[in-house]
Amino acid sequence: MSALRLPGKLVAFEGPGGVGKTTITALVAELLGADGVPVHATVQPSRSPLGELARHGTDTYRDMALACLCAADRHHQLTSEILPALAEGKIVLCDRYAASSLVLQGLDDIPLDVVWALNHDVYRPDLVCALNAPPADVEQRLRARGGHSRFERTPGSSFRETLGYLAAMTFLRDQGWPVEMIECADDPRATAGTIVDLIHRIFTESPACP
Ligand SMILES: Nc1ncnc2c1ncn2[C@@H]1O[C@H](COP(=O)(O)OP(=O)(O)OP(=O)(O)O)[C@@H](O)[C@H]1O
Ligand SMILES: Cc1cn([C@H]2C[C@H](O)[C@@H](COP(=O)(O)O)O2)c(=O)[nH]c1=O
Repeated sequence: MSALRLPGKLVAFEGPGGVGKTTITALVAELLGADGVPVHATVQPSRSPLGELARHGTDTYRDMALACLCAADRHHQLTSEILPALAEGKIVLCDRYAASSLVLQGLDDIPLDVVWALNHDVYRPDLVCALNAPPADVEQRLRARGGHSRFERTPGSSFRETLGYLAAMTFLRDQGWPVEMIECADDPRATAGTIVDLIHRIFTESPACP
């Protein structure tokens, strides 16, 4: 699957829990939509039964079981939802993608090469937006909002995840994935605007990926 490039563009939003992935994905979708760009916004784990099992099951499923569940959901969602949208020429905005597995399953002590192998040949995004913010700020927001998962409910998760994403981004760059570090502003609209400018610039300058 990895050699195949489709007319649409896949943009992944990654970063520690609470950094603002969901907020910013929604704002970018809104802004691109207002520019008349055909957008499909989605999330991982997916909204399928398999995805919901992973999303709400982090207390029950751990280690290799959770790693396999998340990878299976990603492969299925690519086939059933993401690749068809890319084939139609849409910009697909994905709240979490493979880096989330490298980091979160890494926190369950699954070696990076094992997680990468489970994600074998997943579609390479056209852009990975690695959202970053001071971990102390993210931790504070997370505690105010409440953790969504076993990972986020563990004190100090923002610090561990921040380091994990920095390492994952280095790894993904080495695999040829296009990663942009995005320092999140206090106002998520400002960050979304920066990303929309980036998307217009990158995709207008190189409309087709080899
Ligand atoms: N730039 C920002 N500055 C301040 N607060 C923000 C910012 N972005 C998002 N928030 C707030 O922080 C909280 C977490 O945001 P959000 O749910 O978008 O993060 P997330 O990265 O998707 O989290 P998770 O990984 O848990 O799904 C929300 O209450 C949101 O309103
Ligand atoms: C994509 C992905 C997700 N998870 C887990 C972690 C959380 O429980 C949910 C995501 O929920 P959130 O609202 O986005 O925080 O799924 C995982 O363990 N591995 C993954 O690759």
